[in-house]
This record gives sequence, structure tokens and C-alpha cells, in this order.
Amino acid sequence: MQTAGGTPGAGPAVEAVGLVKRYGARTALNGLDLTVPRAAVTAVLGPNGAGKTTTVEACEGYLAPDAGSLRVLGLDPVTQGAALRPRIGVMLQSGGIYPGARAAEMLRHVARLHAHPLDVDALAERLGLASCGRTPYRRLSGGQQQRLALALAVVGRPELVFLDEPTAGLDPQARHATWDLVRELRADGVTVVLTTHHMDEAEELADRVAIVDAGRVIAGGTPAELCRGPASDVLRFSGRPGLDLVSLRAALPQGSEASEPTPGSYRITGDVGPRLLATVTAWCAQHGVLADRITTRRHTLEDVFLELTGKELRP
Ligand SMILES: Nc1ncnc2c1ncn2[C@@H]1O[C@H](COP(=O)(O)OP(=O)(O)OP(=O)(O)O)[C@@H](O)[C@H]1O
Repeated sequence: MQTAGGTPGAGPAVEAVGLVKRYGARTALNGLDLTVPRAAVTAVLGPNGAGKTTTVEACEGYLAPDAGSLRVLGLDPVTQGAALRPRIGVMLQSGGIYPGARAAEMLRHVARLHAHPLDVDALAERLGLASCGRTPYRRLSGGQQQRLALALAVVGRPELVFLDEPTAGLDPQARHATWDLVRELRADGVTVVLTTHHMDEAEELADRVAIVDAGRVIAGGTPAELCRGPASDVLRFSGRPGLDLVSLRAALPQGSEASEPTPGSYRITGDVGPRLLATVTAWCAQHGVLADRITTRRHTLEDVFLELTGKELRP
């Protein structure tokens, strides 16, 4: 799929510094800093009410921040919205579509507003919308409405696409079709910003992740960078109680730590990989220890999220 995003411009796609947005006494954004690189997928994660949708809506020019600076494709979304809007695609969580409009008509209408739209029929086909093209929006299933919103966001070949929870409520097949489309957009040089509650979605798709909590970005980086945080991967095994931990620690690679949280149950942290596993089993063999129930668990984005926000990712 060819899009207009193939020639990335200079500078980040989004640069937010110290964004503040208040609704009466409630502060939705509390000094939010966010940089979104071009031609990559950035996932914005956060618990309910963290400020994800508010951030995206500010980027789209739907609301004006009370303080801070915001540039999207180098433009101010509020004062330069007319120049910005044709270059971005927006998929909202819900609403914004006339209930009586038919899916195919809507797609063709939006395609006509752009100079180099995607092939409408091909897009409808791949998102499973071909069979419901004549169905009014209000009669589409929730998943079909969701996929139509995605199609409307990308049909104009935007440089930058905002997808607010793009797979919420979709069945696994539609979810994978959405993921494939996002990967293709990125391959074509499009910048994608998506909010999600699904950790697997962020791990599958995102080049970069920003974790938002209480109106601020509290951590950011590649998924691998975030997972390399202070709490590391864990290898556990069982053996006879009271093993010589001093000797075991001495055998482990630098940066690893061994402990016996409960008698006979051992926990080793560090860079859990084939080398560490081989070291531990070799040490056990040397010391006549039959290590039982060996498990390894890599530190996931979900663990990082929990540690940072104290909250489960899913609502
Ligand atoms: N129009 C509004 N009027 C009043 N408060 C609002 C409005 N929009 C958002 N808020 C509040 O601002 C905060 C941030 O909301 P926002 O929708 O950005 O969070 P979110 O991270 O997208 O949450 P969710 O994961 O539930 O979609 C919340 O406390 C919310 O109640």
C-alpha cells in the first residue's frame, strides 16, 4: 500500500512539552511531555482516566491545551488546524459518524476529499467491510463500526494516523487484520500513534511506548528498553533447602542475584537467557543438587506497567 507518508519530513511527528489541560477542578493533562518519531508506531498506554484520549484529541486539534506547547507535523493543531487536518487520519473511540450513512458511501466520500486516496474497494475488502457496504452505520455491528472508523482514518493516505483503542471489542480475526494494516502503514513510512489497553498489542506493534499516568508521561522508550528496568527477569527452581547461596552467586554472571525466599525455593534475577540457565544447571550438577520445577519468566511490558502505575492495564 502506498501512502503519502513515504517521505518523512524533518523533526518529530509530535512534540508536546509541558501540556496542561483542565476540566474545571480536574486536571486531565498535568505537564505532559511526549515526542513521537516519524515513520514508526508509538503506543500510548495508561490506566483509565490517565489522559490518553485528551492527549490524542489535543494533537488532532479538537481541544486547546491550557498551557504548554504542541507541534504536530511541525504545526500548531489549534491555530494551523486547516493545514494539518488533510495530513492526518483520525480514528476516534466512538462517534463522529452520521448514523444513517452507508459504509461504502462514507468511505467514497472521505476518499474524494483527498488527492491520492487508497483504493476504497480493496480497503473495504481487507477490513471485512465489503459485504456491509450498503448497511447504514447505525445497523453495523460494533466490530464493523470499529473497522469502518479505521478505514476512514487511513483512506486518505495520511502522513500521521491517530488510532484510539483501534481493536477494542474486535474478534481475533479483525484484530489481526487491524495489526496487519498498522504494520503496512509503518512499512509505507506512515507515523502511527495508537492508544491501547492491550499489552500484547503494544508488544506486537509498537516501536516506542509512552506510559501515561495522571496526566504525565511517566516512562517512555522502546518496549525492550522499558523491560530492561530495575525489576528484571526471573529464573526459579526448587531444590533441597539451605543451598550455598554464596557459592551460587559467585558462579552467576555479573548483574544476577540469587535468593531463597522460602526454604527450598530459589529465585535468580538478572538477564534470564540460555547462558544463565546453563550456569545454574551446571552449578547444581557440581553440587549434587537435583533442581526441580525450573521456570523462567521474562519481564514483560505488563510488569513494567504494573510497577510504574500500580494498576492493571486492562480496565
Ligand atoms: N470533557 C471532559 N469533561 C470533564 N472531564 C473530562 C473530559 N474529558 C476527559 N475528562 C477527564 O480527564 C481525565 C483524562 O481523561 P482521558 O479520557 O484523556 O483518559 P484516558 O486515559 O483516555 O482514559 P480511558 O482509558 O478510560 O479512555 C479523566 O479524569 C476524565 O474524567
